[in-house]
Amino acid sequence: MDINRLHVLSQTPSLANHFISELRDVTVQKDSLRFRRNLERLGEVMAYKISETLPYAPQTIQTPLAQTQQTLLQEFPVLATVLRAGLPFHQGFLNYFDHSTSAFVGAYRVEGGRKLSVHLDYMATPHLEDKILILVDPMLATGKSLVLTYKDMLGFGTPKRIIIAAIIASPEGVAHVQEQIPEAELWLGALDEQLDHQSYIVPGLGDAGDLAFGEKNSKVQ
Ligand SMILES: O=P(O)(O)OC[C@H]1O[C@H](OP(=O)(O)OP(=O)(O)O)[C@H](O)[C@@H]1O
Ligand SMILES: O=c1cc[nH]c(=O)[nH]1
Ligand SMILES: [Mg+2]
Repeated sequence: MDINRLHVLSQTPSLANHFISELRDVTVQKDSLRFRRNLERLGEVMAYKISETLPYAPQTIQTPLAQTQQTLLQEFPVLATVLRAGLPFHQGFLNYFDHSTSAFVGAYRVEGGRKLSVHLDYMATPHLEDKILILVDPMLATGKSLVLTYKDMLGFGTPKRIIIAAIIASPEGVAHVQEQIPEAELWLGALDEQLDHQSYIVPGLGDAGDLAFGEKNSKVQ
């Protein structure tokens, strides 16, 4: 993949690093309201950074006093996210891309250590043909959730541009996405060291879905 397709926010010192540090910090992350709000704040920061790369065109605006030319987004991207942990991050994107439509996907990782599999069981999406698609999920671990999600979404049309936004990624996950979706542009908060034997990102932050919404119980049979 072209290096210009990989952007890592933490490589440029900014407030984003504070939000990421709070997500990681084992004491601060116990405050689930703050955890969700930090996911959302990073969604807002990333939406703004990505907005600088989208196409704009001049438009005439009528103020109460006169007409003025403004340079405005030509089109709003479709925002897609993976449940559950994606929800607060997605909200941050939607706060800024307020005219966007949204897609939601239900996907979950099934225990299997380094060979885990991902099950996808719900999808609601607008048409994607010729759209700019931003796929947002805070964690890019093995990359299987995002790759499976994107491949399934192609059944609803082929986007003209695909941007993947994640807050914390592993090198293995990035490599999997680059191999399976070479056309994707990747925006990351931080690129971490590795995956552990259960395919959690190290140093990472733990389980983003559980920290945001509480621990999952196994299904009652
Ligand atoms: O790159 P991968 O190895 O596929 O892992 C990443 C996935 O893990 C998390 O979801 P999880 O399956 O924990 O579900 P949850 O959000 O409901 O907790 C996260 O939100 C991603 O969707
Ligand atoms: O480290 C990880 C990997 C997948 N999902 C998470 O929430 N955390
Ligand atoms: Mg989880």
